[in-house]
Amino acid sequence: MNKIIMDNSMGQNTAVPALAIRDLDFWYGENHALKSISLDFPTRQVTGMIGPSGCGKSTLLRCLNRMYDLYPGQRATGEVVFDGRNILAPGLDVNVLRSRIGMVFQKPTPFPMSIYDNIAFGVRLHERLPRADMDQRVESVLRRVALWPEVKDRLNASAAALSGGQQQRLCIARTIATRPEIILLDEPTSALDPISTARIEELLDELKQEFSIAIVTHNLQQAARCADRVAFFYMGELVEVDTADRMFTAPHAKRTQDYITGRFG
Ligand SMILES: Nc1ncnc2c1ncn2[C@@H]1O[C@H](COP(=O)(O)OP(=O)(O)OP(=O)(O)O)[C@@H](O)[C@H]1O
Repeated sequence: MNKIIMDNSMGQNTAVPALAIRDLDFWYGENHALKSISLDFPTRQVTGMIGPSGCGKSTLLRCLNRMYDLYPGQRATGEVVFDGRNILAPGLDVNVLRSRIGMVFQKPTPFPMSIYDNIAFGVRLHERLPRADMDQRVESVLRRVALWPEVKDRLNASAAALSGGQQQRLCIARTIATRPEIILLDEPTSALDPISTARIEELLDELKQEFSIAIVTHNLQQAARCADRVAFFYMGELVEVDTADRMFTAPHAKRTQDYITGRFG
């Protein structure tokens, strides 16, 4: 359990965070997409990120596991401190980083392989497990995402044959199989029906016992239901961050108020 050292009126929870962003700026070529962002992601809490389209939410997530590295012309300055290191600094092994900070995308993206191999593939990149231990890992993460009863008799079948909601739970299982500390989710339910969405939300509630979670969502009710803290972004800036309760009942900034009451967005 983390010790809360202090808490300020803007809701910046200052328990030792799982990840701390300091003065982060990001550019797509000339486009200055993130402007001086400082934000903590508390350990074993869900941090929701909201804001109108184009405000920089997905860009922020892409910074947190160095996804932008793959694209020339994209660059970040500032610090993202994880486990005592600035992960934006050169020389970091991004493959190890991505196993410790996992990402789940908007559209379920299972690999074109079996259900079993979808999970085993990432584990094999980082660990050499005997078959029995791998079987055990696959089963435990599938149980964790409540998919085991639905797939236990067809682990060798293609993951493409699963429903969208099942595929997304498989993607979450794949992410937690490498035992990350942090899970990033970019609108993970926007392609799902309400029942699948509810199951993912329940799952997040369960997973936060073990993992620190950051979720981008356009669904304000989802942010209110799932997040402990919510950060509101507007045109590349972090406008405010607060507990979900305060954010949706008494936001500080007029722009936040306008957004959550549907005056723009
Ligand atoms: N590959 C790219 N090249 C150039 N500009 C980009 C690229 N991706 C995003 N941008 C720009 O960066 C800004 C932030 O985009 P981003 O996708 O992070 O916003 P968002 O808040 O996640 O939006 P949405 O809610 O619509 O997904 C926008 O101005 C967008 O046009």
